Amino acid sequence: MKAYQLSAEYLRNKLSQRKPKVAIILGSGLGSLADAIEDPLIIPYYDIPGFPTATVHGHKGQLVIGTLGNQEVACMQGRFHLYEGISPEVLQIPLRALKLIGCEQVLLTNAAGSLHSEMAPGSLMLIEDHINFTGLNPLTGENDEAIGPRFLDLTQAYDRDMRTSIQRVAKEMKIELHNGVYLWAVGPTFETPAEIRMFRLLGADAIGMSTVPETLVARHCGMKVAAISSITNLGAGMSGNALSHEETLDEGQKAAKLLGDLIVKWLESLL
Ligand SMILES: O=P(O)(O)O[C@H]1O[C@H](CO)[C@@H](O)[C@H]1O
Ligand code: HPA
Repeated sequence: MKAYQLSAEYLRNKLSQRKPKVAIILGSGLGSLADAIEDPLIIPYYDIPGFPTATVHGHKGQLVIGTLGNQEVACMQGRFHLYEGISPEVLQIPLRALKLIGCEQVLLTNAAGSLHSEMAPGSLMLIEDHINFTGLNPLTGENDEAIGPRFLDLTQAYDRDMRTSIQRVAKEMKIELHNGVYLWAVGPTFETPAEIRMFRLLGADAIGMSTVPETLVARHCGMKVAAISSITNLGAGMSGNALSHEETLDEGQKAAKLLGDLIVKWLESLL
């Protein structure tokens, strides 16, 4: 058995009657969103065969399965990043396991830097497309055709219907939701001001060190994907301030309530 199949088997045994259809991944500073999940079944990553452990401060490292916005959800409270030294094969495990236990859609969230001063910290940005600036890809290596194709089309990486419904709900709630392109940089260093200027020229609107590998793995195994960035800072050199993970976490926590409200209403709208 492959590692993700072992993870899925372990999770299936834990689920009993629960049937999560929507997976959610919470980014830096956004972990408190999982506290609103009702009747939670909490499974630490270290208990799940095949799962790595979360090492980044602010990423709790547990799967919370329960009800949110009247939907059964499987929520990853904390994620894995390539810069943690996790191999591409291991990065595939969580999403494939979530698909195997029945999740058809995934909503990814992250903390990100903005490349436009008008999209200030505290803003939310719906990702409409991405730029993979790392030269790395979690699908590198042998391809299992039973999971997905060797050459994956990414014309619609972020699902149009999911984006439309999230935008509609944001509008109803009078939440300003920007649309933009997220650029994946491998990290763990923040960017230089020169890189930020270059990334803006390349067409990026926000920058971070996650999300894209999850999108690639999820799309490859046939899940629908949407993603929202919580803007925690202006890109390096744009404000004169030094960047820090503490700032990411503080600003992420401030935006968590608004993002949480949007996610709950969106889940309710799926009924
Ligand atoms: O993308 P998430 O996991 O939200 O975290 C973001 O915040 C961290 C930097 O402060 C990086 O890991 C970056 O990717
Ligand atoms: N750059 C990269 N990752 C980030 C940033 C940033 O400015 N802010 C939060 N995560």
